[in-house]
Amino acid sequence: MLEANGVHHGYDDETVFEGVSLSVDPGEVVAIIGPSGVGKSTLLRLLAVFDPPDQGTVSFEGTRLWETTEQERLEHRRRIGMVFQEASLFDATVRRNAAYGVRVRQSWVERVRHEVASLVGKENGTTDVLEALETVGLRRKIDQDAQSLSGGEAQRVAFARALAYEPDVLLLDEPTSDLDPRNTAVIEDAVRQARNRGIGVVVATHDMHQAERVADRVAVLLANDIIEVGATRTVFEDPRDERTRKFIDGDLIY
Ligand SMILES: Nc1ncnc2c1ncn2[C@@H]1O[C@H](COP(=O)(O)OP(=O)(O)OP(=O)(O)O)[C@@H](O)[C@H]1O
Repeated sequence: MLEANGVHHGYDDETVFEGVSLSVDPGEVVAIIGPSGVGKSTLLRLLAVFDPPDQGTVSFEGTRLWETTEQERLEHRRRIGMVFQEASLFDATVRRNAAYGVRVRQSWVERVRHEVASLVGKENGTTDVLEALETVGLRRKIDQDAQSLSGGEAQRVAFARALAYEPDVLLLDEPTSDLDPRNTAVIEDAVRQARNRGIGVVVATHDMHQAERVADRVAVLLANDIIEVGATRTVFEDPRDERTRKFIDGDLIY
């Protein structure tokens, strides 16, 4: 569904990766693992259509996104949700924060209708928003000010926002890097639920155990390239590339 093909990318004179290819299909979770600074976030930004690759293509259902009109690119971009490493919530209730993505996706007519309904108290949030908050276990906090949430809760609201948006593809950049085991488990469970609803998920993580727990396929990004991509079990138990084994065993100095 979403695919990077032979992409090169760098900043100024520094090459981050060359000739990298990665795809995600509906209802699968793909993990990108690799050491810090190797380019996991950069690859996600290319898949999110934030930045064009220096070379190569990024396609959504076969359409090469940087060869279309800006309008067409925006339409495709709207079907992709992204959760960044740090939750960026604004000063409003949990409900309004979680609903933000839905508003972005709606037409202005739908937006006005929902705004009016919520102002006259006839609506506590769309079903999507309620469901998304339920999925991350925060429905009971719907009226709490987002600024008063704990870090873990804030990250869960950011995740709910991405879910409520009903994306076809969800891109997650280190979604649990600062979270305790309980919050991590909630997010990982929400990832599985997203997959079960047919969403294609790409998660960048330096936590190999997380990749092992949630991913159907794993891509190993090392030294400017994806050196190996395959079924999670195969990559962890019988990797093709010796560097993958060393990386997984913690023996690769990078
Ligand atoms: N906007 C930018 N300008 C210049 N260099 C950048 C920029 N963004 C990233 N880089 C560099 O590109 C390289 C890859 O960074 P990136 O954030 O993609 O890695 P990462 O694998 O996601 O790292 P981490 O796991 O620490 O988040 C790094 O050397 C980084 O310093």
